[in-house]
Amino acid sequence: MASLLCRRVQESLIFESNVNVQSKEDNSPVTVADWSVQATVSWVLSQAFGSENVFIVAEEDVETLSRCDSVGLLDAVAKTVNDSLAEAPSFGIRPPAAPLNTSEVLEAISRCNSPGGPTGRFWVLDPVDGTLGFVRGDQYAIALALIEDGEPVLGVLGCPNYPMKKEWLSYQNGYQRIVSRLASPSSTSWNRGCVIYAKKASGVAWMQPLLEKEKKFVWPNSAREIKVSTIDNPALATLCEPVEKANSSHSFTAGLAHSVGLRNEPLRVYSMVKYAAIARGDAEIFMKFARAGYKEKIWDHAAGVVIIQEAGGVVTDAGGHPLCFSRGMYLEGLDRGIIASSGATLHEKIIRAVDASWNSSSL
Ligand SMILES: Nc1ncnc2c1ncn2[C@@H]1O[C@H](COP(=O)(O)OS(=O)(=O)O)[C@@H](OP(=O)(O)O)[C@H]1O
Ligand SMILES: [Mg+2]
Ligand SMILES: [Mg+2]
Ligand SMILES: [Mg+2]
Repeated sequence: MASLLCRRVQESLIFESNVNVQSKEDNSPVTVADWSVQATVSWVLSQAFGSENVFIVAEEDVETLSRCDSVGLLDAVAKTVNDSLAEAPSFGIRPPAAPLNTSEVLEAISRCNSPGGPTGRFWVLDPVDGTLGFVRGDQYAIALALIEDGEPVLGVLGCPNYPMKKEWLSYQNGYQRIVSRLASPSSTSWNRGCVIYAKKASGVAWMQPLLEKEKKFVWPNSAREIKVSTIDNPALATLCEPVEKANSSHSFTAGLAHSVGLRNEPLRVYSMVKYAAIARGDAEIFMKFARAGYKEKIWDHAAGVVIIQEAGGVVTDAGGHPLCFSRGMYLEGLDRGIIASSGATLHEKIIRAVDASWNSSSL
């Protein structure tokens, strides 16, 4: 539901330019889609489990939305949420008895105020991860994870623009070109978009295409198992990393890649689609080395970690330690950066290379 919601908002943003993009305090973008997905997921989880049993750590808050100059924005969010909830029966979910009013929408968003922590069960939601990619008509993801006693036990990534063929991930002109290709007669078999999910310790990760059949959504349908790549020779491996230099040092990873013997061009993709790409075998290594002082948030990683691990891959910090989801909204204690790989051989090579080049880096 969230994937289809985002797809509609992105289409109206790109083709009708009628979606308001706001800037948060850190200058990062936020849109109707971010708040609408957060409200919808929060509402559906509360209905399913009872609001007293649901604790959610999520990215967005209601400050900007509740400002008196945001009335139009809040109305747009409420409409987007209600349009999405109206589709709930197609997914086997009971819709609300009446459309949610704006205060119910605000309440659903602000209910996502769990501090997280080491005990009990909470959900972690990034309603739109890669909002920059989203507003640029490119890749983004909806990321939901369930954490139990500090460990991610379930991960779901909605990837509405993730093409079923790897080659499409590195397309140059973004969404416009994808859509024109979609409209061509030869493209009917080309599914755009999927939902990828895994349960901890199940040993499998799944990919479900996002399908619309005669306007009726088919769910569940043909989920298939995904596995990481079997490539363990660095010369054949592909590195996946953030698009924005501001989010991860491209020069540091380029030096590392060279020292390990990687030869392919890096695959730069917005959002946790990078985790999906490793889990699906479209790339072998993912690295993110943020600038010193930036603290990674748990919602940017939790869902992707379970999915990669169950697909057969490895995710650690640069010290080789598991990421820590039990100390609140940040990945506290993270050693330098995040490394995910399709297997232990590549992983160890990368970790050794980080150690060798770290002191001479300017990070
Ligand atoms: N300075 C800085 N350094 C590192 N990371 C940052 C920084 N600022 C923001 N963020 C977070 O990065 C999320 C997007 O990360 P990506 O890996 O998708 O980056 S990129 O868009 O491909 O460049 C992005 O997630 P969303 O806000 O959900 O889009 C942010 O949580
Ligand atoms: Mg994010
Ligand atoms: Mg986000
Ligand atoms: Mg954001």
